Amino acid sequence: MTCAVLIVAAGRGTRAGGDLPKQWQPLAGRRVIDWTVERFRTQPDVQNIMIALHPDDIEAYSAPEGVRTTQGGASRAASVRAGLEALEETGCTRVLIHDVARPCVSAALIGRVLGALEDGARAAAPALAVTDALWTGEAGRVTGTADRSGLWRAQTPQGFDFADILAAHRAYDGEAADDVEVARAAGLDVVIVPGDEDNLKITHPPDFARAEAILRGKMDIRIGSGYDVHRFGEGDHVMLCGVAIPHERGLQGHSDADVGLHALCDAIYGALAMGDIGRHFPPSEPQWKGAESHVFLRHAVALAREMGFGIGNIDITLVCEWPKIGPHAEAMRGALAEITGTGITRISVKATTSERLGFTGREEGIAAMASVLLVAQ
Ligand SMILES: Nc1ccn([C@@H]2O[C@H](COP(=O)(O)OP(=O)(O)OP(=O)(O)O)[C@@H](O)[C@H]2O)c(=O)n1
Ligand SMILES: C[C@](O)(CO)[C@H](O)COP(=O)(O)O
Repeated sequence: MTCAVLIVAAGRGTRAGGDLPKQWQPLAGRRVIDWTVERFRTQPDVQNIMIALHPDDIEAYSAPEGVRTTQGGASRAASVRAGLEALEETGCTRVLIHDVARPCVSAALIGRVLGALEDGARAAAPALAVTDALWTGEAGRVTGTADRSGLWRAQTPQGFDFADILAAHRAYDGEAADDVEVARAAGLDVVIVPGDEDNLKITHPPDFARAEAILRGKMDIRIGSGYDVHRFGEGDHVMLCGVAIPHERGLQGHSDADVGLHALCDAIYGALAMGDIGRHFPPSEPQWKGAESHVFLRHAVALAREMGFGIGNIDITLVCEWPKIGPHAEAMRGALAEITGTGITRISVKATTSERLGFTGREEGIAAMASVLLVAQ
């Protein structure tokens, strides 16, 4: 048994607003379509993914590996028909048909539909029983209460025996709310499996924020903290958060002793559970002598990217009596933004004295603390 997926994405999203059709609009760091496609690309039970696109969009879309596109039609049913025709040559025996506008679909829900097909159903679809009271209304006034028993809210993906649903679509004329309607018109029996409140269809403008909250809630996020100290010695400047600040003394260290960048590197390595700066750049190795610390930070950021994470935000606190940090904080934020490739509004650099207490109070050295949030991309 081989299972294909057909994602219908040829609509214009007129109700969703915005300058672009909803599938091309940004959502939690990607486009809506990217989330939806990724949900199925990571499904081990799926062999072919076909996307039905509007003719205006086909050239501009660069499909990820293993994903093919075809031209959709003027209605949802026409787009499904076109997609099924394009899939026929793959020889798939089952197909899941899904709206591009449902980017929050879970692996568990997909599994329930596939499970019903595996158990022998020739058609299965997710739905939620209607739980709110249902009214009729006119001119802003309630005119009655309707019976909600036996009513369901239909979702996708809807799963079918491939030959059955292709034949059903070929025999169907006109518009249909979904493929279950087409299947039933052909006499197919459709099994209902439990839907998921999170599997919303982006239809109106506020749905983007709801979908974003759902996706961000499901995201892998990592928090990391770092701490570093360097003592004062001979010199005429200190390097702090990538900025050279004139000072009557310098900071001592194997590298340029940028205590702020070192604390941030440790925060990133910590969030990744990948040790600390000393593990990646051992002080025993002469090649790092006098090294500029942005090299270390670029390495930490690249490692995070390789492991699938981007930076959500950075917060650094420097602890010293002198130099005063305030006049340099903006330059430091700028340097951190450049080195890490993070928007400056997500970067904070602040400072405190330790009220002349301890080694920072005695001006023997500078301490730095850093926190970072890494977000799976
Ligand atoms: N000619 C069409 C119309 C709709 N769809 C797809 O069918 C799904 C459900 O339709 P809907 O939410 O109504 O999307 P749109 O038609 O894009 O939205 P609107 O009705 O607001 O214009 C969407 O994934 C949409 O891209 C399609 O592939 N081809
Ligand atoms: C297929 C569907 O998602 C099931 O709920 C829905 O019918 C398609 O969207 P539309 O708003 O009805 O076009």
